[in-house]
Amino acid sequence: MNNKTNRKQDALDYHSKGRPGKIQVVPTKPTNSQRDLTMAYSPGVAEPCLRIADNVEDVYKYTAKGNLVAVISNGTAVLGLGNIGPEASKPVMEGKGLLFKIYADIDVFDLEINAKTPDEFVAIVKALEPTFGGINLEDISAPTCFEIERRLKAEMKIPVMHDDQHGTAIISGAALLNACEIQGKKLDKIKMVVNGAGAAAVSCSKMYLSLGVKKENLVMFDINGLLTPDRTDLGDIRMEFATERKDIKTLAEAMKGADVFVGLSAGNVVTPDMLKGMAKNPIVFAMANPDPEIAYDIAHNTRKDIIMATGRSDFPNQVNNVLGFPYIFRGALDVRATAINEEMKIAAVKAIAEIAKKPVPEAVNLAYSTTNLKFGRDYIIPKPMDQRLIIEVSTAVAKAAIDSGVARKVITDWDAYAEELRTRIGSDDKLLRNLTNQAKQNPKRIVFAEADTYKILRAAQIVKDECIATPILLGNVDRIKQIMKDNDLDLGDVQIIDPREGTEETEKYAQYLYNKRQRRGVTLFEARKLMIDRNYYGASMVQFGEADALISGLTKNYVTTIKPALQIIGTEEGVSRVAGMYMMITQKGPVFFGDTTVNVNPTVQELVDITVLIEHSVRQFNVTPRVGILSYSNFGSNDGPIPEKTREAVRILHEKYPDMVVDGDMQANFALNPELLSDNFPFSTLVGRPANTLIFPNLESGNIAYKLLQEIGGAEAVGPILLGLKKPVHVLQLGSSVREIVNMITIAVVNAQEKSVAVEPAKSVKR
Ligand SMILES: NC(=O)C1=CN([C@@H]2O[C@H](COP(=O)(O)OP(=O)(O)OC[C@H]3O[C@@H](n4cnc5c(N)ncnc54)[C@H](OP(=O)(O)O)[C@@H]3O)[C@@H](O)[C@H]2O)C=CC1
Ligand SMILES: CC(=O)C(=O)O
Ligand SMILES: [Mg+2]
Repeated sequence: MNNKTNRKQDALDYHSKGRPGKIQVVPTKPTNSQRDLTMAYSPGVAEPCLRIADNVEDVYKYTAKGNLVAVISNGTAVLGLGNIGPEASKPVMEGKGLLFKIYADIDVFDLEINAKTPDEFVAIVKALEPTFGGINLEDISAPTCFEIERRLKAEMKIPVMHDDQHGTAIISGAALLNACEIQGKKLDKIKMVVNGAGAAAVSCSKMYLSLGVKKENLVMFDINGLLTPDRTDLGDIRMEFATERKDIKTLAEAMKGADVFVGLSAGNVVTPDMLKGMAKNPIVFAMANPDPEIAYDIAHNTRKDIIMATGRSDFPNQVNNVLGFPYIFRGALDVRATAINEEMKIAAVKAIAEIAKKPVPEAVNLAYSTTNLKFGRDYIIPKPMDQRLIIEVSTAVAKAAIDSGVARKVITDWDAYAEELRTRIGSDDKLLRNLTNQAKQNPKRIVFAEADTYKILRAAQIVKDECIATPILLGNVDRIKQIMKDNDLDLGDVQIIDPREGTEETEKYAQYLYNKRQRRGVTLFEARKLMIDRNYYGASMVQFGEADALISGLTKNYVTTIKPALQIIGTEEGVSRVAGMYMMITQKGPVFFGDTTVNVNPTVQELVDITVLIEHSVRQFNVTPRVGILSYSNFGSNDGPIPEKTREAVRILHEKYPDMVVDGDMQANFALNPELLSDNFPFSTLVGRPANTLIFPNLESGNIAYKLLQEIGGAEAVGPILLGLKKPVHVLQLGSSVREIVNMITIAVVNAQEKSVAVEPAKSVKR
């Protein structure tokens, strides 16, 4: 099998393997008991029915209507595959449903209907109004689609949008604005050729005119050729785009000297020769799906000065309505808009265009396995996986709906709305965001021991750009500068120090180390030698206040990295050991895990010390700790070294720290499930709310638990946060990602800020 055949088979397998298709219906309420079912269905369900019967608006309160969109097609213009019928359109409609869900948390029923005439179609869709919060029409051929949409918009009170028309117009409008900016073209001067005169082409062209393109500069073709006033087969809507020009007949002639080509027709209808005839710095949007009017690579090989976009996800510049419809409907549903009007569409165009000009979040680079997405010829519009889209576009659409008077619900707290949008797509890393904001209020100097690696430099660039920290780089100066140059990084006048070269401070640091370790076998000669090691040098900088925190460990093992910090900085007053903690960002909020990095098999007293250290540190993140000390038993239900150790640690903690909310020995599910805990152990000090801090009885259980949660549970692990040192030093996990490093730097900055402001630990009582 060649590659193409392979891909076709893969696509068929993707759809047929396991449960056929791509979607399913998932209950959102508990259905575990008889009681649940009496509420979900008869008799309980009668109550919301009666409320809605009394007040029809209550349908939004008691049912899924407000978040439910119908994706409806009759299969007459499915992608560029033509009139293949409603059944054959179902994979596309299920796909649209999937995209609505993953990008904007909108639930979709896809409806493929046998309705060819506008009358049939309109009658069916109108009758569905009670069920849905919005109607997304899809892949209905022109000109029928125009009449269907016009009538439904006029006759329904929920938003109706034909995605191929307006979704495509919005995203390609945004792309056109940016492409013209990059190519130095003015919208009111560009000469444009549009191939296709169907649903998408007509609507996109109307959008371009409203953005400034001149009608006399736009020519349009359908399958029969150029649209001209003498044609009798066009109808009113297409006739609007008939040209008076007499000098052209064919597509090739029209392309000569054109600045922009827009294809919304069929695959492979444009030739390299046609591109060669276009003006300097041409813009080509070949948007037919699945095959563009001209293949991406061919276009690129033909013209080096081109901006080339297609509707496909496997090339740069995917101009596809997926960037629009999820967020447009999200905004419209959230203000219960009665329509999607011009104001809302223009707001979406501008929001999408603006996102592309801002620095690209690392998560997006990572999602697309690239390091340097930057506004330019290969990045004219945001990528579909960019989570800024939901925030920026839905907010812009919702605001425009309110301002233009079509909203039935008004949003006033836009910060809270942005928060709600983030939660919807599962990026509710609120704690992390708060920490970032806290870090920005008083950025600290962070010294990086491994600055000669791309990931550290990229993270340093991010924290510098976002004003989270001032980086100090340790390593070979030439090498660091070369990596920055190769990767287009610009850290301005960043301080770069090579400890191997020796500095004015080296002798001071060596003397200090010698004084501290001379009775532990370190000679002055050795101390001087150790100072060429970047971990020793970095820890000394922190000790002497020449940096506020040290970050290391990306390329070395934990012990090698932590040793210099322990020798030079040492542990906090009254703290006998260090411990490591992870902040796990889960769907249910942050949970702190410890000790996950340092103490292999702590004794009872060590477990007590670790708990006190972690409890104290959780407070520093403005979280009130509720600590579960974990075991495989619950409150004495099992014997064995681990239950006994954890039980004894809890006894000591209860006695010595009566204010600390801590309990155990307990299994993880009891610590995290308040109902389970109160039903079975109502005496526990943790009853009421779940634990947010979990102490593990040994290193293996802690390490295994956090990695499982990360890999299977989809939690983000922030850490390991090293606790117990006098000054902040943080040791990265071997091979951490840029995002993980940035998170760690943020924690280090907050940590450095906190070191100057003592946080009250849980009070101990004297025995
Ligand atoms: N990237 C994106 O986001 C989107 C891409 N599209 C793509 O755009 C294309 C059109 O979709 P849509 O408007 O919904 O469909 P329609 O059926 O409404 O329109 C298709 C149009 O293309 C014309 N056409 C077909 N073949 C040719 C050809 N060889 N030369 C010139 N014109 C031709 C048809 O002409 P005639 O009227 O004479 O039949 C018709 O005007 C599809 O490939 C679709 O996948 C659509 C929406 C979004
Ligand atoms: C993307 C889309 O909607 C289409 O090609 O029809
Ligand atoms: Mg479509």
